[in-house]
Amino acid sequence: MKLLSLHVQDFRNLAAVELAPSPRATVLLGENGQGKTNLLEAIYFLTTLKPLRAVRLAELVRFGAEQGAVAGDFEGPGGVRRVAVQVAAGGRTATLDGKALGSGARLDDYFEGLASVCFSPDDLLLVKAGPDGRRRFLDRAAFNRWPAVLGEAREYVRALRARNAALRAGPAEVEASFREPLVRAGARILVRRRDLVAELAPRLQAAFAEISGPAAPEAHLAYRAAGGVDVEHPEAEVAARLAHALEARLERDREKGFTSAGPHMDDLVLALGGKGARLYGSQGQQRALVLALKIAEIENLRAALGRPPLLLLDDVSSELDPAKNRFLLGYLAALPAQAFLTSTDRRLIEPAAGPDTAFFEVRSGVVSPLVS
Ligand SMILES: Nc1ncnc2c1ncn2[C@@H]1O[C@H](COP(=O)(O)OP(=O)(O)OP(=O)(O)O)[C@@H](O)[C@H]1O
Repeated sequence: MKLLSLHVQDFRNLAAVELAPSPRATVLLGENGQGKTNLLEAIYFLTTLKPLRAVRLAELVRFGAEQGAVAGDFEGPGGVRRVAVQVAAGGRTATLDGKALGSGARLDDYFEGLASVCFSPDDLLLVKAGPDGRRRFLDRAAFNRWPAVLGEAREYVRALRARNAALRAGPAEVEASFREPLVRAGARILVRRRDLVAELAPRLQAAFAEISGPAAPEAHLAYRAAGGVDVEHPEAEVAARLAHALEARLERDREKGFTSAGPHMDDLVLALGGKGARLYGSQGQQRALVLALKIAEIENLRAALGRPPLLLLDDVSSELDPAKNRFLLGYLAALPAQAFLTSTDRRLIEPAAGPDTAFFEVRSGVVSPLVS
């Protein structure tokens, strides 16, 4: 699926942008704070219906405007489709070829071929920082792999909120009645994440070895479920084990007023040579692991979808050491993907540029083509 044209209105500081991207690399250059990331965020929002940064939807609307909008024409095997999303304080509405999702257009059709992977400097902390970021990575990657995860995750969050409220206030029967939907939705997510980790682990190992050389320790990826829930079973058994963990923690959870087992408490374990990379990896190794994890996701989607996802790289080159930057840009140059890259410094991106690279300047929310 190729993005042929992008239309952005009143999204962050972008008042009105019309852009015809390259089928390969589109480079957005500009000083700090001009709107480069906002443009990536617009594309990410359009293709995933989720904000890139954890924000309230109202923050996406340009100051002083009532609503923002992003639309794109995508060319795929079935022809050109227009996907569009409008956002206002009250929420977002998405359309496919003018038909609203839910009434006229199906979610699956909207996301058909729309996977996009973003890589930003924040991701470089994925190994080092707390489990929230790793869960977010897993959820976004699982959604890219299986778009139905969007609805499944919502169902889980709803069930979790309801059970937490019941833990705090309700009598025992009320809590029990909320536990069953939580277990069902939770087991679904556990199985999705388990399957995803199984797909990513060998790809991560291979990419890390390529980045770090033959002398480097072996990289491992594993899923760690809170409460010791063993996820290596069929879904019904995983659900039974999650239910058991919740039962065992009921008294404690009631005292604390929240559910202490389930996918919202789990973590992704990254190890090097059998030792936790978070505690024992050097800064360089941790960054190489993150790079390998992103490449693993891209390669996995490429294998599953039959083509690479849309890539959004937000100023990553300035944060990587020269060797890793060379590796990343070499990888990108060889990948038949459509990519958007931002930078304050054209020279950092130049090694990835080919004859069909399009350069744009972003200044105060205005995007203009640059003659190369
Ligand atoms: N809702 C909004 N309405 C208008 N402007 C906004 C809104 N949200 C953020 N901005 C502005 O967008 C600008 C930041 O844009 P962005 O994050 O895209 O910068 P950037 O070009 O990627 O810079 P850097 O190179 O520093 O990452 C800031 O000036 C901020 O005030």
